[in-house]
Amino acid sequence: MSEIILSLDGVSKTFSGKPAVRDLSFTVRRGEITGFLGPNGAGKSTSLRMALGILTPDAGEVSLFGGRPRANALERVGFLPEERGIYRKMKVIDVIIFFARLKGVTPVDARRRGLAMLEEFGLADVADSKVKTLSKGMAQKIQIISTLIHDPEFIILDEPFSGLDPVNQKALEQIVRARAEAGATILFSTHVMEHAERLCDQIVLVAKGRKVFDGNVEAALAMIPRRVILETVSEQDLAQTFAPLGEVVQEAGAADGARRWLIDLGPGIDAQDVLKACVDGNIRLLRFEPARAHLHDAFVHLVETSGQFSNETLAGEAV
Ligand SMILES: Nc1ncnc2c1ncn2[C@@H]1O[C@H](COP(=O)(O)OP(=O)(O)OP(=O)(O)O)[C@@H](O)[C@H]1O
Repeated sequence: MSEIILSLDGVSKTFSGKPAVRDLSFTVRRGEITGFLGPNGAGKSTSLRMALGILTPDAGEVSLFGGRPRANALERVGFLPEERGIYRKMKVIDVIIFFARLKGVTPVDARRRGLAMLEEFGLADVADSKVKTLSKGMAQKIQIISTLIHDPEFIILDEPFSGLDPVNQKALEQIVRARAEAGATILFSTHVMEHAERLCDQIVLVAKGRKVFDGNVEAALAMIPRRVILETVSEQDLAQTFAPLGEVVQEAGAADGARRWLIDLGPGIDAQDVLKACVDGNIRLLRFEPARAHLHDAFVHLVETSGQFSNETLAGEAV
């Protein structure tokens, strides 16, 4: 097992009597990419601030590199806060050099690395522009460069994808992956599941300040019922036939003279059992499709079954 870089153990934080984080425990291991997921207001930013010692927990323990999060530990971290803000009147390259100098990089190295990273991010031509002339997405990329400029061994990014267009989101995914391959440990928060599904070794899901899942993407997907989509060449009601296999829903949209069924498979049932039931029952099929589960579905399922949200809340919040 690789070294634990960060651990939160029973951490809680309340603001004006309102709990933001409740009894939260999780660990981040060296070299892994961990996604910290949850709907708006779930307590992600508060937890990340406590991980870095910016906020002090009301209860519980935080350990960063094996000790309390002190200033010397923070030199080894690159943190992108959720509140974006860089000095608007400065030149882009000077902002980057400024942040690099704060983390102990020499002026010569800071300039060299800054120019190289601007190139990598497709921003070489704005090196001498004032920050205030940049678009929001470009400014965010400058902030990401400033976070990574000292080549930190632990990178913590709070909602790094928000505010970026799809092309730049993809570019950032590649940058995150490349940093991880180069040996960095990465923890990022998001409420967009696709990024987590593509990137993460581990995910920690929180809702209303509490952890509702901790494990890898495969384990999260295994928590949701697998689904088979069927279209049958029959107007016959087959709900009873399929009932022993799981939860059956009939859906509109099938061609005339056909019916479409969604079967959320019960425990121990797999798609082959559904196919066998169709063959045994002499049911003619137009379509048979075991549906691929996505982390989004697991997220909705896990948060719903944690009993802390209504469907309406989630529909507006997830992805
Ligand atoms: N400094 C603060 N003072 C008072 N309440 C706060 C403070 N910071 C956070 N909160 C509250 O704590 C709860 C959790 O907020 P937090 O920003 O940690 O959630 P989040 O998961 O990062 O949400 P989002 O995805 O919307 O950024 C919210 O109800 C928020 O209003």
